[in-house]
Amino acid sequence: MDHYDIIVIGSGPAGQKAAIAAAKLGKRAAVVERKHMMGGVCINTGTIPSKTLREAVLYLTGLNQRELYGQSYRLKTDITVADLTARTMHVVGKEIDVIQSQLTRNGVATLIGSATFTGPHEIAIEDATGDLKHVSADHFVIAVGTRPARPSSVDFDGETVVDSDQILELDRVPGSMVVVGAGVIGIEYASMFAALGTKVTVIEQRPAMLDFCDREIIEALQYQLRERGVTFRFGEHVRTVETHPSGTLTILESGKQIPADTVLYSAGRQGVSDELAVEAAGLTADNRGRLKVDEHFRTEVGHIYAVGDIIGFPALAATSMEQGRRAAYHAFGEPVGHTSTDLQPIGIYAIPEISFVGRTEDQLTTDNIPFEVGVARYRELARGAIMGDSYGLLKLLVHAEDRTLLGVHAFGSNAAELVHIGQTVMGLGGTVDYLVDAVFNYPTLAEGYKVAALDASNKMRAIARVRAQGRSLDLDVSAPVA
Ligand SMILES: Cc1cc2nc3c(=O)[nH]c(=O)nc-3n(C[C@H](O)[C@H](O)[C@H](O)COP(=O)(O)OP(=O)(O)OC[C@H]3O[C@@H](n4cnc5c(N)ncnc54)[C@H](O)[C@@H]3O)c2cc1C
Ligand SMILES: NC(=O)c1ccc[n+]([C@@H]2O[C@H](COP(=O)([O-])OP(=O)(O)OC[C@H]3O[C@@H](n4cnc5c(N)ncnc54)[C@H](O)[C@@H]3O)[C@@H](O)[C@H]2O)c1
Repeated sequence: MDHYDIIVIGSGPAGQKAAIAAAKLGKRAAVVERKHMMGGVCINTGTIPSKTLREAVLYLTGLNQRELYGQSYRLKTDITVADLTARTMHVVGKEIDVIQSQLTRNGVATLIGSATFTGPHEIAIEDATGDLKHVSADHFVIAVGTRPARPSSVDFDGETVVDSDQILELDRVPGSMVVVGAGVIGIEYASMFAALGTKVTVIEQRPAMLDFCDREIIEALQYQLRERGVTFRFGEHVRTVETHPSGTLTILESGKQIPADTVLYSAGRQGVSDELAVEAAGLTADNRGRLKVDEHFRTEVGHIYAVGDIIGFPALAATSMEQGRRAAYHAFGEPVGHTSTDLQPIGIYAIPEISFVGRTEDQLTTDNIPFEVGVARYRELARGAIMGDSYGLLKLLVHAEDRTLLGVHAFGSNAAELVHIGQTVMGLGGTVDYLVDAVFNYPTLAEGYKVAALDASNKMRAIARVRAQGRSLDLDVSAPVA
């Protein structure tokens, strides 16, 4: 039986980085992955295809150019699925190549098949022909990710009622679509299909969507999506979805029935620990298939680590990669620097996109932390006008006393890139004054940082003036009359 220093199960962002980090430490590392899934959900069905599809939609519909060239501007009319998937397949293929080559040149063995634990130090790998191979290791990293949640009350047929894995295989752009769940996946796909001209209805059981984001920005996003014909039904629970020869019916608990050509069911994901027989290694998963870990990503069985989506929140590609690296370093006693989970950025690739780092106005208010808001609107930035983005905004939340940055919230073009400037300032403990005094390239969206910082500091100065004037009046009143 082959023996490794470390075996990583799953080749998504978490698994890749764990395996490469171990190899860089001179360890004998292997990654187990199923045929046709190299790169994980991230490359094959999740992040990369969805973000590439979004680029294709923006390019072909010409949506981002319409402020400049008029509302009827389109690069192509009658956009087909083939137009969209050509770009997706190209990018996915390239990314798989990059991962395979990185693993090979770092000497990481790839073991193709499905792994199941047969003991705490041993797994069996079943390949596509049913052959079994047993391998053992000193350490394991479980990075098996998630699959879409599929309730039995929904009749998934892969054609008209689909989950987020299957949506990439639609054979046409539907005329109408119901999106169940206004989570990140639901809103990203609702944005793309609405941009393609599909009549989208979003159904969400909670009273609002994406409630971890800035409220003003979510209102702005909802406005933009409504402008593109999206209907929102909040506080509505989907009971069942039926398929009929002429289309689908989504039945709500409230009794409403919503017809549509296609239903995208994007109401959460489920960890795939069940397929791994984790009990054989002495582990137990929760009711959503997730594994519990400590701050070093160790499970309750000391030599087995778990990273990425299988451990739950925040379940992002970027955090998964970092968890993988940290787990491998910890396994081999390599020191790792401190990272603050408070400074992990969130990027939501809706159309328009949203990104933020740090806290929201609501959180600061709940915690009684006094803050000032500085806003830069893209329509007042020369770069915003050049790009044809008049709706974007950058918002800084600044501590009213020590003037540090507490949160950065961006909406509009390049929001997910722009947020990293604020993240860096926050990470280095910088204040709003750094941004006031800094000189930014012009014309850029980054200049928005200076504009927003000036806005916040002007408001803070106005408050200081009121206080100062109050004091001088007090002095005048108490002064002895000559
Ligand atoms: C539609 C969609 C869009 C997304 N967009 C973004 C985004 O824009 N930004 C972002 O940061 N995140 C995004 N995410 C989330 C991101 O894709 C995940 O956080 C990330 O892929 C998790 O990485 P992972 O390493 O945990 O595992 P995954 O990428 O889920 O990969 C796990 C791998 O493990 C393999 N595996 C499972 N069980 C076994 C087994 N028993 N044996 C062998 N192999 C096994 C699977 O085949 C799979 O390849 C998106 C997700 C979805 C679904
Ligand atoms: N840009 C990004 O970073 C990005 C993009 C896509 C996905 N992801 C990750 O993928 C994961 C899964 O995303 P998701 O959107 O599927 O899950 P989610 O759990 O975030 O959202 C699911 C939504 O569906 C709603 N819902 C559940 N059952 C319902 C029902 N019967 N009727 C109506 N509404 C219902 C829930 O209230 C919830 O708001 C997330 O962890 C997310 O972080 C990240």
